[in-house]
Amino acid sequence: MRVALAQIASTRDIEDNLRTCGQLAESAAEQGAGWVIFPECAPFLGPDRDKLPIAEPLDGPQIQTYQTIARELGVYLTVGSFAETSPDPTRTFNTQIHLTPDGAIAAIYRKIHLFDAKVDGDLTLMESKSVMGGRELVLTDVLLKQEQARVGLTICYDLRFPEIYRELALRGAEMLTVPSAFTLPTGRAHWHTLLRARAIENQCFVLAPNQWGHHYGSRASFGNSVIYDPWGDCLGCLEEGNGVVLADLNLERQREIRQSMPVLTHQRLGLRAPDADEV
Ligand SMILES: O=C(O)CNC(=O)[C@H](CS)NC(=O)CCC(=O)C(=O)O
Repeated sequence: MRVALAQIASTRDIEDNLRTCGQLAESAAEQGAGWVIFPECAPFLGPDRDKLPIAEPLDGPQIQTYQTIARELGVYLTVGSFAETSPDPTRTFNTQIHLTPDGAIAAIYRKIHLFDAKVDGDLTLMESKSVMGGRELVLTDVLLKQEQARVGLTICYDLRFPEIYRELALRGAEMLTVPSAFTLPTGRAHWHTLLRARAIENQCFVLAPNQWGHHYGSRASFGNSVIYDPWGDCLGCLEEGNGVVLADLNLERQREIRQSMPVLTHQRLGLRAPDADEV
């Protein structure tokens, strides 16, 4: 199946971001992609204090726009994340939405791990102040040209927590989405290594569209939207600029890899310290 990652540099201008998303989705569909995945915060990327006022429920105008794009182009469309209103009036959810080609919402994943970290000298991000963490792992399906794949959904900083990827793989995931707004300094240091490890250890396709360029203040993202296959090979990467990364995902090759080296069945959990007389 042919998939596309869309790389953008989102700002506080929702209308402009949505227009760019529409153009990139159109370009991906013209090139034969049946599934287009956008980065974290595709419709809006701004400072914490600006998030709450633009937060919307699932049936708000932002998601409606993506539903229209999916329907018009007849593609699966994954909105990496948007600011969803939460039960806490002081915080939003950071929510990924998976849409089917008829525009229906097939899956909703709320980011679990929140990025509270000092990035470098002048940039500290405290995501938990403005975002309420999710508590559920979410899987969904893509069916393209009679090929079906099970997909596990994650977001950005989740990438640093391998246990949820293993859990998704054990629950049947063959592909993992990691839409991100990975920062420039941490991206340079860790992005490709972590993604490639998640792909190899779980024998999954890893689909990771990232924000790139400058957003506001000193906030910049690493770009390098990339697709790794279950062997760890890079199927396509866009270092910078708005654009799409296309790849044909070979599910048959994945089955061969999993058959010849069945790591997911070799896992040994619950090991105990040996008894004294066994040593
Ligand atoms: O805050 C927003 O508006 C949108 N959310 C994000 O951009 C999130 C939380 S600040 N970014 C990350 O998780 C980057 C993780 C990262 O860069 C790393 O793990 O190194």
